[in-house]
Amino acid sequence: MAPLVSMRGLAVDFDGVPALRGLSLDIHPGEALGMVGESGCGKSVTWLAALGLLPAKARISGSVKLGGTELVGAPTATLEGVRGRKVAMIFQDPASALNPVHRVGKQVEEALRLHRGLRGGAARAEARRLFDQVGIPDAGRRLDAWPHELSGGQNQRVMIAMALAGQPELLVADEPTTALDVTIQAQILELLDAIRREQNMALVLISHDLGVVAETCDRVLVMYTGRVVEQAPARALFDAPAHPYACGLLAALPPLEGPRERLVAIPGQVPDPARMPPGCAFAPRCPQAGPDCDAGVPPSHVLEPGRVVACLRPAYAPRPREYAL
Ligand SMILES: Nc1ncnc2c1ncn2[C@@H]1O[C@H](COP(=O)(O)OP(=O)(O)OP(=O)(O)O)[C@@H](O)[C@H]1O
Repeated sequence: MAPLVSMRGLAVDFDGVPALRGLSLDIHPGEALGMVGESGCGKSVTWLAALGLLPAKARISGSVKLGGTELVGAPTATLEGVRGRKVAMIFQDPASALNPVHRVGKQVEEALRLHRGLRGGAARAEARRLFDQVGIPDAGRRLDAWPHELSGGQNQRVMIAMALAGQPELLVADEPTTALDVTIQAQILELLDAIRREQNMALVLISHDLGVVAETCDRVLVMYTGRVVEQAPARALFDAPAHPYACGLLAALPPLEGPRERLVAIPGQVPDPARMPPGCAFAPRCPQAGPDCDAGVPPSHVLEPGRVVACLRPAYAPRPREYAL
């Protein structure tokens, strides 16, 4: 199956300071991909760069192909045809993404006009169908609500309805549940997962929380200082992370069951992107680092099928293959 998105060596810097250092990935139709990592590791910049939404001072190189169309350096008209129609994004804080002076239904109708040319009664009927689809109760009445009259979870559902208005092939959800309380978080993740399955829409879920992506995604990229340090199937990563940074993220999660244990924070700070260590960027915080880790950026290697790790001393080694005698 041809990938929907194919990125090769995508790199971004701002005033000479690198934010993303050569990201390569494929996303297939209907796939759920998670991107995790601490604040500033380049998760959002990846998609803002792909969609041409970064300020002019950003220097972008590499390639992002969407269904064969190159997006890096593409004319504005090409990018406008992609944004909202082929690729939609939702963000962390629905309250600031919605316009406070327009009723929520009107905002969805506007997205329908822009992306699908629907107007009047047809736009209203489709907005109502979308509200039903995203689980907003009493959809007909709620179309006339103002953003401040709805809860955070309901406003995030409105944002998802707006994102679905253009019938995208890929939805990028950037920390979609971070501003919501825990029970609502789970409902929004279930909703995104259900829509992905119903519509065979690909989903990229950006989060700093490995637990959130492990629940929802097939595959996970763990990012650190603008690079992918581990890429693995979600379950495998959760059961046995290989990169010491992924191990640290997992150890920082509260256990779901059993006695409450002390959470283990990753020591130290993410390095300043303008003053990166000479070798592995994680080495100064890594319990397994040795002198060789400072010699150069560790190359990515395949640990086992589907699992790629950029580390000289991964914590997890694949089981030896069993050979039939
Ligand atoms: N407009 C900008 N101007 C200058 N630097 C920027 C800009 N946008 C992002 N950056 C820098 O790019 C780097 C990556 O940022 P990005 O927002 O992608 O991180 P992130 O992993 O999504 O983190 P967060 O969860 O905080 O959004 C950071 O060092 C950030 O400071």
